[in-house]
Amino acid sequence: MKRGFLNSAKARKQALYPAPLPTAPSQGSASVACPKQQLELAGKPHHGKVENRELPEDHTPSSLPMSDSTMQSNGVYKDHVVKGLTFTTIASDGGPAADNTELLLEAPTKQKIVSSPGFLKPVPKPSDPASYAVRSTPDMGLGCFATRAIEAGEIIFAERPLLVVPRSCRLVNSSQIVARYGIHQGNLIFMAEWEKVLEVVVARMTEENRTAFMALANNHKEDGSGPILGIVRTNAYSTDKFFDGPVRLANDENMYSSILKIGSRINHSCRPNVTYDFDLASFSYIFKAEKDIAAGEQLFYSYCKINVPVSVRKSQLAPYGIVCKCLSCINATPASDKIRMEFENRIDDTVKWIMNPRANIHHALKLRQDLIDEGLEGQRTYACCLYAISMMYKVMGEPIKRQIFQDEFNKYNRLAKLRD
Ligand SMILES: C[S@@+](CC[C@H](N)C(=O)[O-])C[C@H]1O[C@@H](n2cnc3c(N)ncnc32)[C@H](O)[C@@H]1O
Repeated sequence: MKRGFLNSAKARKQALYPAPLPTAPSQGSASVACPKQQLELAGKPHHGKVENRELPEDHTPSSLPMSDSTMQSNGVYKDHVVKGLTFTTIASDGGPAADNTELLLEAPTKQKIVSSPGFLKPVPKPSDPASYAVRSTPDMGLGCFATRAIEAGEIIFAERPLLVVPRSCRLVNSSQIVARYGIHQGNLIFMAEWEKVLEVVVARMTEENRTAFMALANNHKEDGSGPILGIVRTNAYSTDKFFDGPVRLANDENMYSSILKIGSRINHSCRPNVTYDFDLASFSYIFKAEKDIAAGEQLFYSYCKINVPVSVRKSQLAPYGIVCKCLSCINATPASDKIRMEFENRIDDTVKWIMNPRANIHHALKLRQDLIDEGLEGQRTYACCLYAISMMYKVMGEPIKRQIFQDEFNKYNRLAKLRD
């Protein structure tokens, strides 16, 4: 899961609503000048245990009232626009209220979403019977488990998000806040002010969805995040199917965070067996098996990059309070780090190997085994490797072996194509 808040240059310029500011910095305040570096630091929310979480005494929290009178007869609140950002709801006519999504979006982004082709299709249905359940795990809180065997590529479930909010907060005068209060307290103020905004989004939810949202895990209880921001930071998914402006920015600051009722219960592993696509037309996240999953196995998605060494994965997971104990982390070696760092570039090798099968079949079989050992069967390289092996056996006149790898290729190629 990708998460990021408060780190947007644009966010620092753009106000959602004016945070009350002291008129002038007091004598001897922590910082009078505001160098760029300080601003960037100030834009990163705290994580871990933050000892001093007191807001400055002279800071008055903002309030953003929401009137019940804006509710329509179908129980959905009317759009509520504040300084270019729209509090809005996606609800299908006659569809279940549990499928409603509450959003806080830039107005043109909302327009892009609702005018996209086919919008708003029903949420895709997984094959029967249901294949997952949310249950307790011994060491990860709740998790999702397969209740029957699931085939690679199968849709496990699809759902609309409960809530969608900007990945970066949009507050006014953050540089002045930092200038007056310093980075540490400035950050606490940003987090408190953003919480006020999120309160409005959550207040607009149906009671059922709000209950589900507030029951989600919160791993940010000691860093100054409010209860809603904590849940958002713990559970957010992203998508590149919609973002503010014409292009996705390099550090993702114009993207959005989605919180899901079921998807947000999926725990992390560096050996994922689940992947997701976001489908704009149905405005839903579609979760698919990335490999064959046996009944009773836990479903895992990777919150960090999987093509990096264990040390990098560890640092990427630290802000989420996760020390990953998957087999790939526990048994990591320089050799397994190398496999992770190189596997995406080895597709070219698989193509070359087909030209000279007898000399290269052992390379292809070794690559396949390396990917299995690292739990990376869902990756494109795995499908390419299976294709190369089946072609090599064909050229080598070994039809039975060829068929075995062809069948496996068909399964994983279907999956690789699904991910395009
Ligand atoms: C998105 S939630 C996942 C569902 C969560 N376990 C629950 O009870 O709702 C993310 C949180 O689950 C826990 N978690 C996820 N993967 C984990 C892992 N591999 N090891 C330990 N904890 C994990 C962490 O507390 C993390 O912040």
